[in-house]
Amino acid sequence: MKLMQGTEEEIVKYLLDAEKEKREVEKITTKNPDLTFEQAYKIQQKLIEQKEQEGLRRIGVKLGLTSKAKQEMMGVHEAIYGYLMDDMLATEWEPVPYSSFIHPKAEPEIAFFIDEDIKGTSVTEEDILSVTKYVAPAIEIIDSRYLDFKFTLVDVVADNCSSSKFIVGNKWKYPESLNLKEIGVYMSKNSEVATVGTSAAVLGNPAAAVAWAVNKLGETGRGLKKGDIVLSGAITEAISFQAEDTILVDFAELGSVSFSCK
Ligand SMILES: O=C(O)C/C=C/C(=O)C(=O)O
Repeated sequence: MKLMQGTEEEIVKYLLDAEKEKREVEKITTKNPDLTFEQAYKIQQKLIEQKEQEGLRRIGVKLGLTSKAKQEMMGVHEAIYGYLMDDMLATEWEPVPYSSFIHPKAEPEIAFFIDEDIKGTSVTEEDILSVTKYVAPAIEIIDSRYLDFKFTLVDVVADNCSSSKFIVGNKWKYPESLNLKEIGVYMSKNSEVATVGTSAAVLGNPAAAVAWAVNKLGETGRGLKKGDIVLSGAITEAISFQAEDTILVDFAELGSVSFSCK
């Protein structure tokens, strides 16, 4: 399909400028209604390469739309993936400036720490568990560059799946010490419970979601590398927050993680 709005490079610049300038933009399918999934991943790839040229480093992968609830909401049957860059990692002890966002939302996720390269197209959740050193509680902050957080699946893929920041808790556990399918979680804002869920919401088991991502990456000869962090996808719906808010996510057995916004 020929792009109506410009070249892939122009779309990358359009999305990166919106991210840098913290402003919402019209979704790219408005001018490119026939944009395909393959083209959207190609644009995402170029966007990540551009970030690398600007000095950032890939540190892992994130999954999106892994929960049935979120897939149904979007009318899709497939998850999506994007990349985590080193400037996305925020810490629990340093408030995150609200000025670094457009209209952020927080999601509770389980992070996987990968200890061996893994690649292929028939990778199973058992394979994932065998290369995972630790799992940890995490919060992903998503911040779509699109107006009102509204987009189609191809728009969000091109926009690196709304990736913005993430925070990992300091309690890391061996995956074999937990039943990853049944970890209850709640997320609170300013000490009031906002969402509750269980890890089974993520494709039945967050390890299955990571396997899905590896198989998808495998279709184009890519995979995960030793040292990668993988965010396995939101367990509950995302919640909006503002400056001065504190978000806390508490997982049964896995512990908690929080951040404050200033
Ligand atoms: O909802 C979005 O903006 C797309 C990203 C989704 C996720 O990160 C997720 O579902 O975990």
